[in-house]
Amino acid sequence: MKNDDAQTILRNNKTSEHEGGGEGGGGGGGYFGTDVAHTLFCKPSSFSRMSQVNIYFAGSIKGGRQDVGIYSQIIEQLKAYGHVFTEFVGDKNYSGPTEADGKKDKEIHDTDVSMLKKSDCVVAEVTQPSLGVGYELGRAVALEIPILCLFRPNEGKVLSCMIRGAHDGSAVTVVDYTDIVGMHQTPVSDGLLGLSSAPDTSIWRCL
Ligand SMILES: O=c1[nH]c(=O)n([C@H]2C[C@H](O)[C@@H](COP(=O)(O)O)O2)cc1CO
Repeated sequence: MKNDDAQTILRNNKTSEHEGGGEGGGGGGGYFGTDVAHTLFCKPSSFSRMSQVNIYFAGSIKGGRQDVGIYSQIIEQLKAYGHVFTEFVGDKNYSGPTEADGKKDKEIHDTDVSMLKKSDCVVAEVTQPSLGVGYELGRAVALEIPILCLFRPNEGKVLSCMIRGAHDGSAVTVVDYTDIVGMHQTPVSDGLLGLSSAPDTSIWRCL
């Protein structure tokens, strides 16, 4: 798996479905489909034609930084479509507040919650379990912010029932994927982020 490719898409993803078929289903296998785009970017009419989309990316920090390279690549993709509040989550040199930066836990919490409240969607890489990410997802659900969770089953981990079980293909979408490959703005990433390849349309158009 090449995780160092700067221009990436998620490959071989499959929308999560519980054994026996989850309610609402997840838009079938293959690549990210219009269901995901709809989930993320086609909230009722208030969502149409916004000038800037704010994206909250969530990924493990204190829970373990082994996937930071993947976070960074996902963030790079997301930046093509809007403002990512939490770019530092993909910074390999960041592992939490230090005495030197003087940031207190409360300040971090309050700032993050404030950014979350201003977010139009949340994208979380959930392969590496993290209490903070779980907390952010719970807050986002309460705030009715659409959520996309990305999980890599081939890492030998099992996703929490509270995340996979939250998948409804609407407010919360859980997608299993295998790896990230080097391409940019393909139908896959377009599907993920609702970006139409047609030049005269914007990402806010429902697919
Ligand atoms: O320093 C931090 N800054 C910060 O914004 N967070 C937020 C963003 C991440 O999506 C999430 C990670 O949580 P955790 O550290 O429990 O793995 O919490 C978490 C920490 C460290 O707990």
